[in-house]
Amino acid sequence: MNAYIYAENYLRDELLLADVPEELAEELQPGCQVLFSPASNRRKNVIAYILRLEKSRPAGLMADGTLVDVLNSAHPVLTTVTMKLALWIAEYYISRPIEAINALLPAPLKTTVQDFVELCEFQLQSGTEKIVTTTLRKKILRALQESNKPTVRQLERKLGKHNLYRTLTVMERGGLVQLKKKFPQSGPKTRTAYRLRPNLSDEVTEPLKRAPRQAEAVEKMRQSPHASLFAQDNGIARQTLESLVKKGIAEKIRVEIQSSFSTGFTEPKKIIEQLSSAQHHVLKELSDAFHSGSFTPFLLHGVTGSGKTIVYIELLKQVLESGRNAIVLVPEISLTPQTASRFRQHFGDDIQILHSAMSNQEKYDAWQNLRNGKARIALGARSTIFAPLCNVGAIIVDEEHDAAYKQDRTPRYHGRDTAVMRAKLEQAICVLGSATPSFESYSNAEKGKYRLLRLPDRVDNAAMPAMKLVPMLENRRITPSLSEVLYLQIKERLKRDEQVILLQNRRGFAGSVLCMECGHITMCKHCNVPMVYHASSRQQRCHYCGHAVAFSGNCPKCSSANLLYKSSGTERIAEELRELFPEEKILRMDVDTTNTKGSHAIILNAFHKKQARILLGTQMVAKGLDFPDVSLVGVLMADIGLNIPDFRSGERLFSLLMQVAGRAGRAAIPGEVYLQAYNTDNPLFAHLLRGSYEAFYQEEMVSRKELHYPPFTRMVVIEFTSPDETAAEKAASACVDHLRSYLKRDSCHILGPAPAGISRMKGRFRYQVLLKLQSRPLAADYLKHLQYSLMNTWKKHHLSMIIDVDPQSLM
Ligand SMILES: Nc1ncnc2c1ncn2[C@@H]1O[C@H](COP(=O)(O)OP(=O)(O)OP(=O)(O)O)[C@@H](O)[C@H]1O
Ligand SMILES: [Zn+2]
Repeated sequence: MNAYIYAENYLRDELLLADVPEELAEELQPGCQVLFSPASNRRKNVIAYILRLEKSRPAGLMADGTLVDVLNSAHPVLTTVTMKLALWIAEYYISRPIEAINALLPAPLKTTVQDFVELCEFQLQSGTEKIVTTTLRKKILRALQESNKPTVRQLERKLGKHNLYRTLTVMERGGLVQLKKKFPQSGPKTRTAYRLRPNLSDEVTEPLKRAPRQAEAVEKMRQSPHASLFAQDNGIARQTLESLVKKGIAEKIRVEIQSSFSTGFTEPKKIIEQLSSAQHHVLKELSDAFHSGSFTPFLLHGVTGSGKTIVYIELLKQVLESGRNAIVLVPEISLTPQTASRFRQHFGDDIQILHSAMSNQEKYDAWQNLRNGKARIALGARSTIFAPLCNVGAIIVDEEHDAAYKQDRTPRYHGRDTAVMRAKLEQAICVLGSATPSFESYSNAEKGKYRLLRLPDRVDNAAMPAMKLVPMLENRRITPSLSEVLYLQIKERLKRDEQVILLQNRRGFAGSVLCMECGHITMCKHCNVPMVYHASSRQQRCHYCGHAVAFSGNCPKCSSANLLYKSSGTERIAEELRELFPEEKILRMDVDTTNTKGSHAIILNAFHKKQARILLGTQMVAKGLDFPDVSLVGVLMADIGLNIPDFRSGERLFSLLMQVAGRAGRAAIPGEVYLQAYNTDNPLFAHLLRGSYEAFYQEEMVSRKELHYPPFTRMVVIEFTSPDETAAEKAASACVDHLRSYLKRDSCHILGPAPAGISRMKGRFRYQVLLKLQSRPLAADYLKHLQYSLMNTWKKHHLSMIIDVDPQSLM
């Protein structure tokens, strides 16, 4: 038998061919995680993954090594679909297949150090002779009886034998031992439970007739599938159970509990009596497509507060009912605890929430839960798209426009696009939902690639919030950050005991220069993106094309020296608010106040319980929050963000403002939004005030087309970094030369090399080459080849070349 595999730590990119020893052959399937012993270094085993198995080997082909063992109890860690998905990622995002596979699997699955062997408590006595047939198996059994729960490595050392996994797997299947991963930091969590003592006679329980609660508890324990009860569950008080222990009827035991993630945010379950007719219509379309059983991608464009979540939930109920499984992606769990908790309320243990703050043990348990079908919905951030579920029938991408879906290290996959691809492989439906769809998705819907569904109105007759623009140049200011108009509005809401959300857009301060007098921002005349200030050379530069102009320290339009190019934090604004409203508690939510576990939920809980009426924060306050008493949203510098040197800055800002505005007036109290801004005549605001996503989209698309930006082209950024600036620049130039001769001029624009927005990072100089491709004539193989050869040429200068396909940020 021969196996084609992708192996860890292997510089070569292509498939390796491995010999499979006979005794191993019957254990293996495609997708299995194995140990591979390379011919070049027999003593070193590396983890590898089987792509396919073949009986015979092509004539004249040498094997690259031998498979020596099989991990994860010989259960494939990659399904047919996730393996295909990995290969698609490697091809599309131009990375190595093993890198893609590694991105697919959670870290705890890729280490063997924590593999333990345990004797089973209840061994199937009769089968023992059939399984313990060899001296090795006898030795293992004896060793396990002597030392409890050794790691596989310890066992191997003790017996002086390598590669015991296969044998242990066979013994595990025979019910003799168990292979487990256990991570030290957080052992399995346990809870006290109560169970009936074994062999109770009726005489003991008879007198309980006079203690109805205790009798009820005994009955419930008898009926419980685990024959035990936790205190408080099923309405049984701890006291009742303790009395039973005293009487000798029940006993206390420790029970392992599933570690399930909680965001710490709780709200009472809201019963939604009936879907609106618009919600019904959308649900019907989705459900029909789902039942048709073929791949259908949807874009659900539903305004803020239109009730998208409950539509997802109703759809997933049908998916589970029909025996299929589902994946739900959210941009970031800690930022959207409300969404996660609503899904949890509906699906309980059927849903597995995945979160980056989980411990290794929790991650591993969660993965196994999904792998063996204990949980049937996976909900989490972008990597949840790789959940090891089989038979996925629906994939939902909530807030599909969010940039957090793009992975910022290799492989640089986009969670949303990967979701569409997985749905295709699964023959599932895929729902991309947003109040402000990404232009990529909206244009795909226009082209008919996605089916467009709309929820144009808020539920329960709630009105969309009224938007007002506050031109900062004409309005009296009461503090450096706050206009009198907005101040009066806040005061008014507090008087009515309503709530206020204030946003300071911090992502906007990305190195560009804004004039505080006239609002001017210097743009590149070639690329129409803001220029970035470089202090070292006192220049402003376009980091798309490299065009540079001198920076005088004064506004080129009105000569004012009152320029803003340093960050202006929420902390200072909070101080101003405290002076204006000394009686009020001000909640601040930004990176500084949310850097500890659970702190985010604490802030939101406080706001939810109305322990505070003003919530001030960065982008974080714009996402998904659903609080009925918020009647005012204020944005302190609404035009900050226009100056981000990125062709998507308009799209991003529009969506941010629309989203934050959408937090106001979601229930009975109508909402109002005040946007303080300098550049009030930017057309973006006119569209925003009319609440017209569509008009804004159409207008932006005109300039996208003219300047050959996505979605009209596909963009690829190639970044060169090195501690030696010349090396980075020269390698980038060499790359441009290569590409120019390789690519046809009319199919592609090549820009640069230019210094990156942040031209030096961690002691490395950064240069970028930007490709705008008409279609995608760029073969992954060609680019990978170029990558190896350039990195090799500049090896002494520690050059690295990073390829980013469909980049989301060009910093
Ligand atoms: N049919 C309905 N009847 C009454 N209330 C509803 C109905 N559908 C949804 N809601 C409620 O309306 C509110 C808004 O719904 P939801 O949070 O799902 O909006 P959304 O579309 O996700 O908005 P956003 O894009 O702003 O996050 C929620 O409080 C939800 O419980
Ligand atoms: Zn330029």
